[in-house]
Amino acid sequence: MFDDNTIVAIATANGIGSISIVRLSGVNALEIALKISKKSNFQPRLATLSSLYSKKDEVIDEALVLYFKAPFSFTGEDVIEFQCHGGVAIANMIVNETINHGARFASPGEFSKRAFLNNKIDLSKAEAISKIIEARSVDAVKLLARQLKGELTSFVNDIREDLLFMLAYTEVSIDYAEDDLPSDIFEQIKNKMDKIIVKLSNTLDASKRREGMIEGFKVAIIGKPNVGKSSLLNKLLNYDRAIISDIAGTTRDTIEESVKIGTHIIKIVDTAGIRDASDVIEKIGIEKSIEAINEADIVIALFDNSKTCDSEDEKIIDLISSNKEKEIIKVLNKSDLENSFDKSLISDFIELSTKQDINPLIKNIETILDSNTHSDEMTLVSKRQVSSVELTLSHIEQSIMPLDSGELEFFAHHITEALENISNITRPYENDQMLDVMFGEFCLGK
Ligand SMILES: Nc1nc2c(c(=O)[nH]1)N(C=O)[C@@H](CNc1ccc(C(=O)N[C@@H](CCC(=O)O)C(=O)O)cc1)CN2
Ligand SMILES: Nc1nc2c(ncn2[C@@H]2O[C@H](COP(=O)(O)OP(=O)(O)OP(=O)(O)O)[C@@H](O)[C@H]2O)c(=O)[nH]1
Ligand SMILES: [Mg+2]
Repeated sequence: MFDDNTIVAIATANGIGSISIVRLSGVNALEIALKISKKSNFQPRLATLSSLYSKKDEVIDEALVLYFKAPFSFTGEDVIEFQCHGGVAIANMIVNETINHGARFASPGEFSKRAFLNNKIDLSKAEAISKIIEARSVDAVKLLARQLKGELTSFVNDIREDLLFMLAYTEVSIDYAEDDLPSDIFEQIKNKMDKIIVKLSNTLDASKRREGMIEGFKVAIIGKPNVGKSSLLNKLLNYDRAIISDIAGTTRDTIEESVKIGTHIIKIVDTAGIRDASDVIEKIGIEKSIEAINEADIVIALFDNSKTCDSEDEKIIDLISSNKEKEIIKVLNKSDLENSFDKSLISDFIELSTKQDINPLIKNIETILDSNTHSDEMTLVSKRQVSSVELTLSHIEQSIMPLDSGELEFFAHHITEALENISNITRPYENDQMLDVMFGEFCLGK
């Protein structure tokens, strides 16, 4: 499973910058660096300015060389960093030189994978590293930095400890007579169990609410044709992105754009107006609108305040009132014109005009996003983590009945499963395949 080749990659972004870093990790890292630099030694953790040479003895660059001696490095192996002049040419020449001396290209995530296998980081930290690079908002970085520092690791360890306590109970109660056990052991277990269930459920809830934090929350604008959805999109973006016209059915496909609201980066989706259309293309557009609602964290339902509410508006009202999971913001647009919409049909709406000020709506969106993000609750940051917690919770719930009825083998079975599932977040028991999938998603050089 584990190969001990020395691996190499450019760790910095591909492009023009003042410095690039080439990272080398493995048993031959030092030897290769010494050959390229013609030095006799590097002192660990000291930056050494050094010329680097090609096999033909041509100077490649004047670079800083850093040596991290195993096991005190990011990967736990000998690591060399060449901090060279920027751009892609020099860094690639250095990479080629290390390959000439026996290194091989690292695959995406391979440095982090080695760090994991050498017990330098657990999976939750590896995931935080991979996501923090892609994070697009301050809030997302803050959340991931907490995970990088080990918050999720401790969360998992606490739960593991409780589950191990429960397993130990089943072991001793098989070996010892009931009288020898503490009289309140059953209550203790019940108590721990209740607490874990609350803890895991809260974490799942909080994580669902914050799902959009890393990739950006999605806000979908829906409504019947011609109510001003594209006008609202343009106004939120502050430029004319979508075509606007007084012809119903102008927008036929969904349009997605990013914009910053407060400290949040969100994706706004403008949709085709929802109505009973006969046109094939328009029908597809409408299906996509419904899909956009399903994928959104927040739905802005738009109505035309200058018209009376018709059956098409009622369809939208039905659609949103049957959806209890999403945050829905109801907006009566075109309020600059004479108001004709029957307001008793909807509650908690915002009246505005895309021709005027839409700040009340922006504030409303910001408040929802703030409440979804600002809190100290433990948050999971990947589908992998969420499904591990869901499975853990399910097994703990399934262990209650056998515990009550004294079927301790069944109880122990479910607790063991719960233990395995919660451990998947940090350090899985059997892991080969999962590790390949997970680290394969990393960017190169990590
Ligand atoms: N130049 C450079 N900057 C970088 C990194 C890097 O690898 N190189 N990092 C890469 O992600 C991040 C920093 N993370 C790191 C984590 C651990 C170790 C490390 O050498 N750990 C050793 C020694 C610890 C110590 O001396 O305190 C260890 O854990 O044993 C290095 C970087 C961000 N900045
Ligand atoms: N008076 C007034 N007109 C508006 C307002 N918002 C949009 N309009 C007009 O309403 C018409 C339709 O606007 P769009 O933004 O294209 O509407 P839409 O909901 O995207 O329409 P479809 O893409 O066809 O579903 C255009 O003529 C806009 O100028 C508003 O607040 N007040
Ligand atoms: Mg439109």
